[in-house]
Amino acid sequence: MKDGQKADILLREVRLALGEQRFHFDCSIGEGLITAITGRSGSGKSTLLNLVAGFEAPQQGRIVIGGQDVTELHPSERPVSLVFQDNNLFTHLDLFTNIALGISPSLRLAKEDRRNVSAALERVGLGGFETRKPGTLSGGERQRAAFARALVRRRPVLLLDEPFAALDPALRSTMADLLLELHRDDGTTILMVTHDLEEVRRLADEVLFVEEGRISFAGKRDDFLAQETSGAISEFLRRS
Ligand SMILES: Nc1ncnc2c1ncn2[C@@H]1O[C@H](COP(=O)(O)OP(=O)(O)OP(=O)(O)O)[C@@H](O)[C@H]1O
Repeated sequence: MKDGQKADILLREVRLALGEQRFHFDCSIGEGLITAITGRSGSGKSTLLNLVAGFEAPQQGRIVIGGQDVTELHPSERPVSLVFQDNNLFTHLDLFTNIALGISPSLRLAKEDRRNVSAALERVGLGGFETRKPGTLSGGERQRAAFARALVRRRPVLLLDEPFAALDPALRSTMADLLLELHRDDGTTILMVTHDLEEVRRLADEVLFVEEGRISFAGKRDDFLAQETSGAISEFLRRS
């Protein structure tokens, strides 16, 4: 992305070491776009996402979201919501409660909040599932519920870490459609870790390719897919 273009998420000279691994991220992530973070296993994709989410703290550099420096903010104070591969639903709580926790951790809910929970379930195709427990749902339904919980938070940035990795290919494709639909409706900035090239093709506007703790490509999806001559990226494209 060019200088001066409005960027929703900025990582400015962010440096971090975890064990032997060193990371250096300097990038801007466009507002209202779907950006895929991709690369080989162990390259640092989740670490990049975790820095934005606030689960990892940089040793140097700044992280700015929507013009606000969030580097020192706790994850819960950042303008982001998250969906992970294992969806993190509480198994002993019904779906209504699981999703309501996205609005209020103490479950102090106004009438409107209650309506919003049911509306979010409706939007992801789980209308009427309020009293079901996660254990009674299929994998795809659980992941839909995790999306509903992210939706009720109404944060401008949605962070996804391999959200469909545990699903079978048909379900992956359905969930990808759902994500595109939600994105079209809300225009949320989406940052998504995936090692699945098909997901990059279908979902991403922009791509960040991570290699040994650094971003070696940042740009448009089609430009990324055309990188047939560059070593690590072309190998990644061939293998995927
Ligand atoms: N807390 C930690 N302590 C030591 N090393 C770590 C820690 N967290 C991550 N690493 C290492 O940093 C590297 C990058 O990890 P990360 O999880 O970001 O990679 P990834 O690209 O998301 O991988 P995958 O696709 O396999 O999930 C890995 O080699 C990992 O072992």
